[in-house]
Amino acid sequence: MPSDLYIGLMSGTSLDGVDAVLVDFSGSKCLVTHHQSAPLAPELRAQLWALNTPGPDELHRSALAANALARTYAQAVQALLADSGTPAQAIRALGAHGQTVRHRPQAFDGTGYTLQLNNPALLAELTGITVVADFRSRDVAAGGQGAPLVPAFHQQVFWQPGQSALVLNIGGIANLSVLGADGSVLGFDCGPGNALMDYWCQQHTGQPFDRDGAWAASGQVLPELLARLQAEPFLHQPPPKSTGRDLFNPAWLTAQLADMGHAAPQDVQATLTELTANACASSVSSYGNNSKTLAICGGGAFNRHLMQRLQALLPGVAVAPTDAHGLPAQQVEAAAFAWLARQTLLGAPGNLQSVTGARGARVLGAIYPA
Ligand SMILES: Nc1ncnc2c1ncn2[C@@H]1O[C@H](COP(=O)(O)OP(=O)(O)OP(=O)(O)O)[C@@H](O)[C@H]1O
Ligand SMILES: CC(=O)N[C@H]1[C@@H]2OC[C@@H](O2)[C@@H](O)[C@@H]1O[C@H](C)C(=O)O
Repeated sequence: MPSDLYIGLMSGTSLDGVDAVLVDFSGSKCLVTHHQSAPLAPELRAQLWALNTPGPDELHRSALAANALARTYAQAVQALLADSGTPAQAIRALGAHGQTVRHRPQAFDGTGYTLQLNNPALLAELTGITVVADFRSRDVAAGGQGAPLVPAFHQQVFWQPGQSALVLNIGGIANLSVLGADGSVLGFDCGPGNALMDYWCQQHTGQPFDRDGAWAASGQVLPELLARLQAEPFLHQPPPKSTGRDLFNPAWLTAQLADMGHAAPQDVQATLTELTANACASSVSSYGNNSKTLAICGGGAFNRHLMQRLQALLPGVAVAPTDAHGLPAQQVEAAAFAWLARQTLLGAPGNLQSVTGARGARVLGAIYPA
């Protein structure tokens, strides 16, 4: 059977780097054959981080950051092609997510917007490969949240007829997919994933993230702070819902910590980890359909302390990385954007009305031919 190759490119809300995967869809299931992780250059990371909040000369800065991101994507693609010995002409398309710097579906004017910085035209020029980009806008235009988009892919990869399953992505933000035994799919953002923990860790230890959750594990959860954090209305809203750094950002955390008195930094880290674990666990308890398996993907799967807390909060549910279900935790999101690009070229929908709340199924994305 001829190969059916796509590349997925994901740079998520953690702002840690780009995951690039080469995916072959010619078999009955999608097969990730190669994976590259490329860190974001520190200057680009700083630019993107700054662009998450309003500031001067945003249009100019956004355009330059989009160019730099497209170059980073192109380098990851070249590395993937070299590593796999695949010529560019063999790739049907790149699915390039871009970098979310604002996510305000339905805000302000009843339509709202979601903005993923990207330069797909430059990426097509640099690689000679067709690029599919801007996956979220059409769903937002159709009244949806524009996120999460991965639940449809989760169903393709992790669902078996007659069996219910849960897939939890813990990136900067955490999102849950509930795959019903009958083929139904629910999905929504649970709340913060690693974003707040990463920020606090960087501020107090100089490290970009709390490796294995060891620092959090050395602290004590502060019940008063946890209660305050958990009072955030987003956490109690019913789906469909999505969020991002627009809400769970340093200013939000600083406001919650105001007038708390002195708290030891490691205790705050323990509390932020518990916030993430509780947001995920309560989402599973409320909407998880009594499913007994919870597959975890995203970088949070590597946070041992967080995984232990999640398992403790969900007795009776088997919590394990998606690796145990056939796709490594760090590859799932990038593979989803390869799949979404394929859906676009096939003229098939990428969104699920039951997840995003859009008025209907839509073909997502914009195509930049090679
Ligand atoms: N060994 C580890 N220990 C603890 N945390 C880790 C480890 N490895 C990765 N992480 C966490 O995972 C994060 C990266 O996760 P991931 O790549 O899934 O995020 P993302 O793609 O940016 O997120 P999103 O799903 O929000 O788009 C890091 O910022 C860090 O917080
Ligand atoms: C607007 C945006 O970029 N949302 C991301 C973010 O990161 C995790 C969570 O919030 C999820 O809703 C989404 O990403 C995944 C890939 C999604 O669309 O399914």
